[in-house]
Amino acid sequence: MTSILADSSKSMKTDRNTYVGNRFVCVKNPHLNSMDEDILYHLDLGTKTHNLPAMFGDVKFVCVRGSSNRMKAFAFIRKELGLEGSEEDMQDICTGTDRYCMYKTGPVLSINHGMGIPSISIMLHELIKLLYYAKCYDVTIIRIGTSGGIGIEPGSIVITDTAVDSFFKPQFEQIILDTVVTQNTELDKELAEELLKCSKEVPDFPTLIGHTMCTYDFYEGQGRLDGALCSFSNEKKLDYLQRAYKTGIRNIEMESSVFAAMCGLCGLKAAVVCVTLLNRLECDQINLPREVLLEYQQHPQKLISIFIKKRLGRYNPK
Ligand SMILES: O=P(O)(O)O[C@@H]1C[C@H](O)[C@@H](CO)O1
Ligand SMILES: O=c1cc[nH]c(=O)[nH]1
Repeated sequence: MTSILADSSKSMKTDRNTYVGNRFVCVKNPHLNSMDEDILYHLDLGTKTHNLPAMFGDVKFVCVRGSSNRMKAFAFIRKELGLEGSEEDMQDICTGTDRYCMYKTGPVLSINHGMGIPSISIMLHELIKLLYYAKCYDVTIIRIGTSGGIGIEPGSIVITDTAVDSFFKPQFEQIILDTVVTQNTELDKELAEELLKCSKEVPDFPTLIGHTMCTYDFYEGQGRLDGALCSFSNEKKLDYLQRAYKTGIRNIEMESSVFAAMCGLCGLKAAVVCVTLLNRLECDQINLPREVLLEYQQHPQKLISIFIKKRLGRYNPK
């Protein structure tokens, strides 16, 4: 297998710089120009069947979340923004497919991405093309998620500065044909700082900026001892997690690296904001009572709601 190694992050940086000053969402695929029609198969949308600029041209914020139910819960942003209609009125835009659900509330688009890198990657390819065909500009995209914390109090929010892989490297390795291509996984620093500032308005839970480790698996891949398979000791697990902590990693999840890489390459300002459900230095199982779990899942949502309202000039602190 050919390998384009970590140094290619330099060339990726060059790619990213191509978009400095260009406020439009970009795609990096010359083949799209010669296509008469583009069917966004997993979203059940298309360039001939739908007027994408009319449907999505005003989108300024995209919130992506794992599960469709949790994403529906974000519909509360409608009320927060003081827009017309009830939550029940919200129609799933992707009705013809059960892969992803999408809702739009004024300038806010919400879509779910399922679990793991392959699932979010498929969604992002089609979402980014959608934003491009819709001629969207100045778009901010945020992954609102859950994660396992390392050395921090459960319920805390981690705003990711850089996603790292299981070797603690700030990169995402994508296999393209038979080549390993390494992509940069830094997120927008200014956006992360802006979100941290917004967190001062919600002092009931700690919020910090840190590195996020993105893995391909929830169990052995995150150093858990409680999967169907486990090939290492508790000592090895703790040694690994403590080394991760020392490098600045504060949480673990399963989507941030490809999210950072793809959004960075396509001119989207991106952030990853995840609540931590447990402290992995203390346990592996998520045994929170249902109501606490639901409450924790609202932490990043509250923060993002304040951020969007501030950006839109609609924030009135109570
Ligand atoms: O959808 P969320 O943000 O909760 O995603 C994290 C990462 C994995 O997809 C999933 C594992 O439980 O949680
Ligand atoms: O420990 C956790 C919790 C949520 N999501 C993860 O990927 N890991």
